[in-house]
Amino acid sequence: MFNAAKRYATVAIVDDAGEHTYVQLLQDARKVKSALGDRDHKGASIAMLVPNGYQYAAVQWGIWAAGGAVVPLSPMHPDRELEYFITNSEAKTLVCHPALLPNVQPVLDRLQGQISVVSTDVIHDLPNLPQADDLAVDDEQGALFIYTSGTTGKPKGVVLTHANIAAQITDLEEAWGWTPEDRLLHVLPLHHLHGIIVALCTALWSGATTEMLPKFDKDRVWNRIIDGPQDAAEEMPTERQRQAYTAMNSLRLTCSGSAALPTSVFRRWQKATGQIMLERYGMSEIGMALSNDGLNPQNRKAGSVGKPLPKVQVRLIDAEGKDVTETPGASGTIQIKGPNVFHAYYGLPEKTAKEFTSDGWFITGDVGTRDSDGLYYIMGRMSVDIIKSGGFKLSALEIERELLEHPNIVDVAVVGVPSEDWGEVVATAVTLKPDTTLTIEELKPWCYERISRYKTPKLLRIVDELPRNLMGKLDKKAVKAMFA
Ligand SMILES: Nc1ncnc2c1ncn2[C@@H]1O[C@H](COP(=O)(O)OP(=O)(O)OP(=O)(O)O)[C@@H](O)[C@H]1O
Repeated sequence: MFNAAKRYATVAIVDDAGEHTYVQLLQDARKVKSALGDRDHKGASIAMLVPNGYQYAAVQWGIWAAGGAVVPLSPMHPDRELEYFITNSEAKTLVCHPALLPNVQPVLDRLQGQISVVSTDVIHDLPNLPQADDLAVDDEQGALFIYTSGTTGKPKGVVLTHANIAAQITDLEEAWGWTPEDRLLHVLPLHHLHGIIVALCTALWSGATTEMLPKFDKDRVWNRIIDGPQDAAEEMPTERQRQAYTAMNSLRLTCSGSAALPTSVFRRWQKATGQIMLERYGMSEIGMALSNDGLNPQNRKAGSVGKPLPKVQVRLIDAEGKDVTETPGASGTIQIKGPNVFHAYYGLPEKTAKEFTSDGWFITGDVGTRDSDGLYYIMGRMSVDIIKSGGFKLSALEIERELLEHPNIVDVAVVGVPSEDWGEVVATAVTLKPDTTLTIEELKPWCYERISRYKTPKLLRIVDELPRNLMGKLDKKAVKAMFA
């Protein structure tokens, strides 16, 4: 990372405070390293709570330069969760922005002196140091903790090494064609894989410029894209839709991931922006594994997550343990091998071992299929999205995709509910457009024209809001509970 940065004398990050060059970023990383005591932290966990912006990158690099593994905390986390991440990762040091200190103060009080705090003020308080280019990392050392969303259990600390991160980044650099000419608009949370690695770190590695907004703000994003960097208008009146189309159409790449991209959204996006959205598949443990064509948009296919990235091996294993990767349409659990695959769940050697096959493949827990063109499709998580009904194995994601085409439905979750006759029956919870209604008697015939009868929901709940976690992912356990 540092070696890549040394090549660029350009702007690395633009945030509300202004422009920051790569040279300054290396200088400021050096200051954070020195504030951490300049001793070698050698893989020790160091937590950071810093808002989205330039200082985030400077602190991340400072911790790496000090030999530490970054435990990124988010201003979105309530203090009990901050405490869980700090204690679970055994972090003894926290780098904190003064404005966010109140978020973590109750935790510091409870931990009573077990954790020392370094303020991000060191970045402007300390003078530039003469030798700022002596930064290096050990490839095989733990670099980053990513806590899983906890949708399938208590969050686990996925530890990625510098080598894992480098493999993930260089794959994306090649497959999506990153260059120093790229300019990334960054609006994602910075405690998850996409925001940290796929977006920020890949951009920095490639010498691109990253514009960071403090958080996702729909109006600010549209204004920025339509008006360019200088001018940010207050409102987007409807007549700007044409301008929006033109501006969005000039972006080099728009991509979607972390959950299934509904076909209806794929189509609406293309209509509104002219962009063919790239959908990719990955997870904390492996980075990105499957991606639609990063260079030729015409090859991207709605509903598919594309093909393996250059360094990633993917296979599909069916219920009998047979490799069905080469059998078009056959479904199997997705298994992954490659230098991108994580090191361990922190402090959980047995859990880590259980997630790998005896021949070293990581078992993702997701089920997928592959077509005769080699494109992969995600059916969902084995634990919650694969519904076993009347001898069929159904994909909740496929049914959700169809239901989202219904004119009254805004948001949808499909789950399997235990049934004596069928094993499980398909049940769906939906939110509706204002002033519309829907009954199961109306939904069924609508479905029969589009999907098989056995995929058609037998149970329907109308709700005001679907249960989602901090990352906006559906909490399927809570959806299931609605039908208990
Ligand atoms: N394009 C996609 N289509 C469908 N599902 C996707 C896609 N991309 C990612 N996913 C889902 O997201 C999961 C990865 O999410 P992440 O690593 O952020 O945490 P999590 O798996 O939600 O957390 P936990 O392990 O605690 O449940 C994948 O295993 C897959 O189920």
